Amino acid sequence: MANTQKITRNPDGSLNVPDMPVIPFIEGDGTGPDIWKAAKMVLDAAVDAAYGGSRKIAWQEVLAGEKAYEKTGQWLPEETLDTIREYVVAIKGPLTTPVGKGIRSLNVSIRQLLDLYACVRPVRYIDPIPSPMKQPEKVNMVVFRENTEDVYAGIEWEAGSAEAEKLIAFMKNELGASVAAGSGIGIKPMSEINTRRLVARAIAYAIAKGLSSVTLMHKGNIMKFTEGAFCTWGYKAARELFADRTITEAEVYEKHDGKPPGGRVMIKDRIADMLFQQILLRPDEYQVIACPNLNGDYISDALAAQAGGLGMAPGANIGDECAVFEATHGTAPKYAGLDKVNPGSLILSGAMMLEHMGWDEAGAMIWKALQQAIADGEVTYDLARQIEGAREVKCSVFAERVCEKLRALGQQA
Ligand SMILES: NC(=O)C1=CN([C@@H]2O[C@H](COP(=O)(O)OP(=O)(O)OC[C@H]3O[C@@H](n4cnc5c(N)ncnc54)[C@H](OP(=O)(O)O)[C@@H]3O)[C@@H](O)[C@H]2O)C=CC1
Ligand SMILES: O=C(O)CCC(=O)C(=O)O
Ligand SMILES: [Mg+2]
Repeated sequence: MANTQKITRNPDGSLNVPDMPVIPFIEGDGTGPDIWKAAKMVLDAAVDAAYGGSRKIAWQEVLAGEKAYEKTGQWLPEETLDTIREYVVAIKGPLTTPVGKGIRSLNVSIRQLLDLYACVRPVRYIDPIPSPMKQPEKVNMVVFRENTEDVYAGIEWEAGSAEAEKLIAFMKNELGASVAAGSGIGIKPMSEINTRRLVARAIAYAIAKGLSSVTLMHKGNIMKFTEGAFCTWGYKAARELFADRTITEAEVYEKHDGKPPGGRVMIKDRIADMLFQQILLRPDEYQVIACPNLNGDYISDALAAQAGGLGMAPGANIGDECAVFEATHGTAPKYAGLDKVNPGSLILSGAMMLEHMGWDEAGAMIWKALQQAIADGEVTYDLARQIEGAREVKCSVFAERVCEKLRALGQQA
């Protein structure tokens, strides 16, 4: 396409976005091709509706996963990572990770190799999506999940391997720690530097959006020097980096009768298992949740269930150099190639991408058009099985309905 250009970054982290930016995409495995096709159609329609042809995305495919392996013999070619670095913003479908054997997660590798340290997953109820909650409109949270370390570092040894046996002996002989013979061993590294930048991003987001609290989610009573340290380092980051914009929950109750003084973000912490029940019982007490990698993986799917399911759960992986947008869910392999699953999560991840680029009008139109299309009652199987009287349509047909809404919104604008 003529006049296509690269998105570039300014030293302060802001982006220069041309009218025809090149954006790399990874189609994904399993249901990835179906939802990517649908999402691309909707993203193009949204940009067209919002900017009437003066802006357009030039999509550039990059390979990862099964398609990459078939074509290049590599699961994650270096060229893919280089292209994402070069073009600054990218979007991807889900990639398969085998359980208990085989290759390590390519999704996790992409995050680690590009240092996309914040996994940002907003969970917002869209009326009239069905929900198991009595008051789903109270669910409005953003998860900031540390994306580069914790047990996802991938440092582990199989039970019975020479390395595992060596470690078990070392722990017993040198550290006095007893581990059952024949155990598999995994390491859970967590650092102040990575906690600090994640929590800083979560707090900056809460301040920018005028939100009242950031909750540090951890299991620090049991894992004192990893999850417990996450909590300690999180409070420290708030104190050192945002002294005049934050206040701890303890201070709010000691000095301010339970009400944070104007404009301050309250920093609190909750132990992970307890937080899972609180997001069900009193979701409106939580706005931003900052957490280590594994907690974030678990709670993002649980929250998605509260607000329409995995078919409606978008996300972003953000670093200082570049960002890769992707749905919270995986490849849903039993539906691969059936043109069946809900493309909503990837479509909304695309809306987040447009907002990240400063194309807010197009992003906002997508949220609205999606809501309108769902309200019309022609929806994919996951929503159809919950909405009384709804009619099930294919993934591609649902996307076409969203495009129709976008075209109508474009004409009104
Ligand atoms: N970022 C990534 O690329 C991720 C990759 N994965 C990988 O995906 C593979 C499968 O993982 P799995 O644990 O089964 O989880 P998935 O998220 O792929 O799917 C689990 C279930 O969630 C529902 N679901 C998921 N996506 C949608 C959608 N778009 N629309 C409607 N419903 C949806 C379906 O529920 P139902 O059966 O009720 O219809 C599906 O069977 C694994 O290899 C895993 O490692 C997992 C998560 C993230
Ligand atoms: O990489 C994977 O296969 C799974 C990752 C995952 O579940 C997630 O990031 O939410
Ligand atoms: Mg997950």
